[in-house]
Amino acid sequence: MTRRWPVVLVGPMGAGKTTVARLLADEWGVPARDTDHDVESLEGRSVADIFVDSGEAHFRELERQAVAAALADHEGVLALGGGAVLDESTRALLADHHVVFLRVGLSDAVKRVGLGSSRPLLLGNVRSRIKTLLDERSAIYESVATLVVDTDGRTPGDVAGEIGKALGERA
Ligand SMILES: Nc1ncnc2c1ncn2[C@@H]1O[C@H](COP(=O)(O)OP(=O)(O)OP(=O)(O)O)[C@@H](O)[C@H]1O
Ligand SMILES: O=C(O)C1=C[C@@H](O)[C@@H](O)[C@H](O)C1
Ligand SMILES: [Mg+2]
Repeated sequence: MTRRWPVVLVGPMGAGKTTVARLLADEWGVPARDTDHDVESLEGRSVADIFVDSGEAHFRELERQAVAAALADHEGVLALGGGAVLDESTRALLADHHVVFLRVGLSDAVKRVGLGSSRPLLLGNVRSRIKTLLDERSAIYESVATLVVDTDGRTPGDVAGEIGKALGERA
């Protein structure tokens, strides 16, 4: 049976998971949580620093644990890191939840993430890195989603509003 909480947001970098999670949580009067932030506070260092100092595989293990903990006890809206769905055990846990895939196309994603270096997987040519990640992952996001919401050309408020309408009575 689908659990009421947490309602989970997935999607690539720049989809707006962190931003929309906060808006939706405010709308519903519940807390928002973000697994990237959970990993950072547990470790006392940024995601970028974990990638550089300990490697992606170590980050993925920390992320897997953070996601499992949040899925077990967060009564609110949960934004996952963009790559969290790559883990098979995470995908299995998601089967019990409302999972919203925030879909974004290449050009809006590039505009939103900008050229900052806080996203380690985008170092180098941001556009080409995002294209590769979208090509590799779109089918995975779709496979775990119970609702898909297009975000291109829309404000975070519009996106949160659509999710609120779709899930308001079910969440
Ligand atoms: N629908 C939108 N329209 C325009 N800008 C947006 C939209 N959603 C988010 N943004 C902006 O895009 C940037 C990235 O958004 P956000 O950090 O929420 O993405 P994310 O999906 O959490 O990415 P990551 O996987 O890297 O954590 C932020 O500056 C945010 O304000
Ligand atoms: O898409 C990804 O693999 C990532 C997305 C971010 O949320 C962070 O979890 C990290 O930068 C990796
Ligand atoms: Mg985020």
